[in-house]
Amino acid sequence: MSAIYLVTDASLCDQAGHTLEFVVEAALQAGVRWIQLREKEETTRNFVRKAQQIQQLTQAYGAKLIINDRIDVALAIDADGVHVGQSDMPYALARRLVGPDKIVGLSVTNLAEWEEAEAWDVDYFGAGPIFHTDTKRDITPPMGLEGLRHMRQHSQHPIFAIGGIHEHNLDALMQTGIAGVAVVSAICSATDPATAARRLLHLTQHVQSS
Ligand SMILES: Cc1ncc(COP(=O)(O)OP(=O)(O)O)c(N)n1
Ligand SMILES: Cc1ncsc1CCOP(=O)(O)O
Ligand SMILES: [Mg+2]
Repeated sequence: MSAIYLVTDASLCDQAGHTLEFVVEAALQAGVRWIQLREKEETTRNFVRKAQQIQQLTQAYGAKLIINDRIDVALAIDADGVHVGQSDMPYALARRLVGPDKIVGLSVTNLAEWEEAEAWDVDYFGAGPIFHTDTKRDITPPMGLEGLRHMRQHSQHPIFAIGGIHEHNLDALMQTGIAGVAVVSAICSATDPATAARRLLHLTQHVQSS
């Protein structure tokens, strides 16, 4: 499974002159196999419609479609899973709602949150922000590489790092042995999202973990 996880931001795509569908398909063509649809401003009706359109693409490429925050939308379209954070539906309730066969990802922003959740049956942790990012507004202080390394060494679960991740810092992150990295602006804001995704994927390969 690809180590790059695209988390979408429709307004960043728009600012770069792309539609959301174009960016998602470009990432899929490049080999990305994890897509999270993250819509903070859409009406429920539009979110569902968009999710169904994106699902046609993810299914065509054999990729996972994860819905951000909205368990109702994920259930309505039978998505592959949901991603919840510390201010969203509590993890145990999200799991109960979607059932054992769906993917549930949980954000952890510091080691205390990770310690609390480590014994839970999460499918993966989204750990971050690792570095500074302008993409998300309501953000906690960066966890940094050391926090990520500690988590990786003591966690039984796959970890996707997120926050401020671009070509120049990807190698150091992958060397910690994490499952992969989740990116927003590195692909959504790229002039050529397919090339950006291909370069990121290339950098995740042949990394020696420490
Ligand atoms: C893979 C991944 N990791 C972390 C997040 C952040 O989730 P959350 O803290 O709930 O913030 P929002 O994305 O909902 O603003 C994520 N979405 N994906
Ligand atoms: C959704 C989210 N959660 C923690 S940081 C972040 C935004 C990451 O965006 P970028 O990859 O552009 O830094
Ligand atoms: Mg959330």
